[in-house]
Amino acid sequence: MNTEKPDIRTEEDIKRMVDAFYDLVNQDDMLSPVFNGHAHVNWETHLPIMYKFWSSILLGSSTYNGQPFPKHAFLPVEKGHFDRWMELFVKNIDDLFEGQIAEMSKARAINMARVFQLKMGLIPRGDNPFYLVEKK
Ligand code: HEM
Repeated sequence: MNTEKPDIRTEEDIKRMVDAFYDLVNQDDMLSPVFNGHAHVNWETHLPIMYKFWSSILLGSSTYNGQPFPKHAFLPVEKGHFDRWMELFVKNIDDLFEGQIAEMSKARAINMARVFQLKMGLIPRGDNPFYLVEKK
């Protein structure tokens, strides 16, 4: 049996990754109320933005030109929401993909989640100048 998973290489892969991730988010008791209850996210418009965001980061397409942080600054979330978001993100990538770009997607997501949490005052800044680099 061939159990090899592909890496993230095409726009189709990005779409598959994003769609599957937000399926998990929508089924999640902690995150779904934030997206669907509080923010009333319109998925028809949000998902294409996320395709552009991830394809710009992972495939270098330069199609995303938004500013992610302001959309998060006043969300009713705690560190636990970010921990869950990351848990689902990593699970989704590991379920579907394998390879360098798959690894990069997790590293970039972890770094951005940490930057958001620092800006929101949800985690302490600490003294280590390398705080943005996640150690295993
Ligand atoms: C607790 C975790 C998170 C929650 C609850 C959350 C929730 C949201 C919500 C409600 C929106 C607005 C959607 C809309 O405009 O309808 C959004 C947008 C977005 N989020 Fe998150 N998010 C989280 C973490 C993250 C992380 C870690 C990243 C980056 C890796 C990220 C990237 C984005 C981007 C790129 C957008 C689109 C911004 C734009 O409109 O240009 N989010 N998120």
